Amino acid sequence: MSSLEEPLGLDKLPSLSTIERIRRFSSSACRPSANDMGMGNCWIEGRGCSSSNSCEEDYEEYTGETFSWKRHTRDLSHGDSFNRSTMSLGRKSMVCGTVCDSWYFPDHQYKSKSNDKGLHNLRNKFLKGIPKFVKIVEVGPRDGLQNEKNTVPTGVKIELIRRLVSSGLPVVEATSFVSPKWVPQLADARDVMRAVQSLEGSRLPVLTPNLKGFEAAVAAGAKEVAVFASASESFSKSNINCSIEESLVRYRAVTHAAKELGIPVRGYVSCVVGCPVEGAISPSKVAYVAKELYDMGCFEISLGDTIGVGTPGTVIPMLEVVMDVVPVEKLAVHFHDTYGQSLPNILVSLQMGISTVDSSVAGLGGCPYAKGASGNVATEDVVYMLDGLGVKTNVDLPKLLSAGDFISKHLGRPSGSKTAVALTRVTADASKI
Ligand SMILES: CC(C)(COP(=O)([O-])OP(=O)([O-])OC[C@H]1O[C@@H](n2cnc3c(N)ncnc32)[C@H](O)[C@@H]1OP(=O)([O-])[O-])[C@@H](O)C(=O)NCCC(=O)NCCSC(=O)C[C@@](C)(O)CC(=O)[O-]
Repeated sequence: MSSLEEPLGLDKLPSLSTIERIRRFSSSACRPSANDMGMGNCWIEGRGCSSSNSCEEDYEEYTGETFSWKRHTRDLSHGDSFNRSTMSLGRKSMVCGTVCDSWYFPDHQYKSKSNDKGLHNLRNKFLKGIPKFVKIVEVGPRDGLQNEKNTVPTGVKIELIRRLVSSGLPVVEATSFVSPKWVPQLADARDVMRAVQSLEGSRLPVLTPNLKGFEAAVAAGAKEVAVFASASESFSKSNINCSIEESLVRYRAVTHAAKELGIPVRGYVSCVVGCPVEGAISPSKVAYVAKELYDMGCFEISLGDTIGVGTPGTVIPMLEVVMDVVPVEKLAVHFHDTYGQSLPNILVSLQMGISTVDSSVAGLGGCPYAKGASGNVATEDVVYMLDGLGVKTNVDLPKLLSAGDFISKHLGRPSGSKTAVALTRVTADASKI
């Protein structure tokens, strides 16, 4: 049994047909909302939140709800396998009653709330401080694709971005205006940006390593950019061919130019836990670079574990030191999943008050200048975990899965998201019925 199946209890349900299993996970979209049930309130969106972004006081309310990822009847237009299988399930569900009721099987719903008072108190204790809303910054089209050996056609990149935007992701990093000699995969940045600039619903930042990149990005229609420094001297040299201090001088020029045009600049710090050349990186180096970027005007600082070596044991002390110099609400975390530590690292980051998480659809990713760096944490897995915690993201998981399916098929390999693999298996089983 895979650990992914465990919380869903699939293996413990020998008498349950697959279609019934699917219904157990059915969505807030298809099951009656609290409004439909005459409660005058709806799940998450309608709850009475306090002004803080902490779940503490609302936790009971969240976890009392059924797990809600699947919106079987939505967005069936793309014709990919994920939506085809959910569509056939949707038809079968009709025989059970009305569209909504057919998905609502009180006996078979997964509930994350335990009635055990002791357990409930423990949950409040350990998940105290988790934000109510997490902003996911999707980096798949940029960080995800930059390392791909074979050139991904511009049209595929554009379609991927379009699908990601339509899944409700608030930020989709579209591409990089870097030297095509250094990152040939993103040599079509101008064409990609021009094609997506008018998409509505998501912010579409792009990476800019210098003024040349910034100017090209703005000319192509970018309305938000990101600069990327490193906490490791060696990585700075290999990634952007300059020292940390030289990079900060360049980024001051970029943030200055951006300010004149009213363009927001995000700042990345890479190698926040370890560097492929230097090994462990001290938190004080990370804090130094993060503060420099913040002071020069970056509205948000994303802390990147570029080679994915961090564990909660190294991430917590790093965050503690950085939080002393940059306000926690201005920080984001960016984990690569080399050692499978991304989700625990994200969880502790949330517990420490961070509410912005970078991730990449289908777990795409890796840095061409960081040997051994694997894919980013998969967005689908992050959304699944946050959904389970009752944390709002506004992301429509089926649409996100469809975007992941689209790009994985194009790349000719299975998705790097465990959630996508598990759910595709469930829907494939069901379609055989
Ligand atoms: C920074 C440079 C440009 C320095 O590259 P360089 O070779 O030192 O720069 P240069 O000024 O000598 O220029 C060399 C050539 O590049 C051109 N050039 C110069 N700038 C640009 C530009 N913006 N756009 C297009 N072309 C550019 C420039 O015009 C010239 O062209 P030539 O005269 O030879 O024909 C190069 O090293 C570079 O592009 N590096 C980017 C590498 C990269 O994208 N790495 C992946 C980023 S991922 C990351 O950093 C981690 C992150 C953010 O994901 C977080 C995490 O995972 O932890």
